[in-house]
Amino acid sequence: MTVEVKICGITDEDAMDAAIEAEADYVGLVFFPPSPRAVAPERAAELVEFTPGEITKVGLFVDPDDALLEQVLTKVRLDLLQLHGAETPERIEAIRLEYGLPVMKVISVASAGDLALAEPFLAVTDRLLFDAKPPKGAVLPGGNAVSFDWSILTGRKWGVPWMLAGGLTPANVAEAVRISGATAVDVSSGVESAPGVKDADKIRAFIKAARGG
Ligand SMILES: O=C(O)c1ccccc1NCC(=O)[C@H](O)[C@H](O)COP(=O)(O)O
Repeated sequence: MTVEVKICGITDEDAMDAAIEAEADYVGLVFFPPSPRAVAPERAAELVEFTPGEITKVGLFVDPDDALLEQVLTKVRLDLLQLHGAETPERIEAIRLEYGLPVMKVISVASAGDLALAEPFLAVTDRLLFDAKPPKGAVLPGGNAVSFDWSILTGRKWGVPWMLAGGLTPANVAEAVRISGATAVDVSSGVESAPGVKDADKIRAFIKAARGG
């Protein structure tokens, strides 16, 4: 089975072009100002303007209020909302209803017990993203280049599609897919040369490795 790939935190045309040319399935744009990968809505609109329709454009938000969602969604053509904060199932239902876009809820995982945190969301989210819990004191709730034990996902079924994230790199993604059984993976730090600076060669290498070289 082909593994789907999301390249998250794109901030410039070089990275977007590399993701498109290497046939990424998803590209992610961060709408969380403290992040070194954050983009203003106007910039995000420019970046997605010529992105092929078959690539899913993902907006990453952390506990967004309606004002932010409106500000972004009136300007940027997005296909999927990644919710990376402490959003409740009720808030997710309200966002889906109000904005008519599918949602991918992020579940932060440090150990097997954290997987149960996904259960309340199964009825309201279109997808799940299992990401590593941020280290103590981290400023960002994701994008920290931290991994978790992929084997806790082995054989698990969720009833909705899911992605694996957290500390993936061109060197470890094939192993992560093999162990976890993921059919979709998400990367940010692992394809950067510095926080917020994507590296086109690493993007190409990651996508190739995720799909078995
Ligand atoms: O990337 C950020 O700056 C960020 C900020 C706030 C919430 C989430 C953020 N990133 C999430 C991701 O890029 C991915 O979904 C995932 O966490 C993978 O990150 P990484 O470990 O850097 O590959």
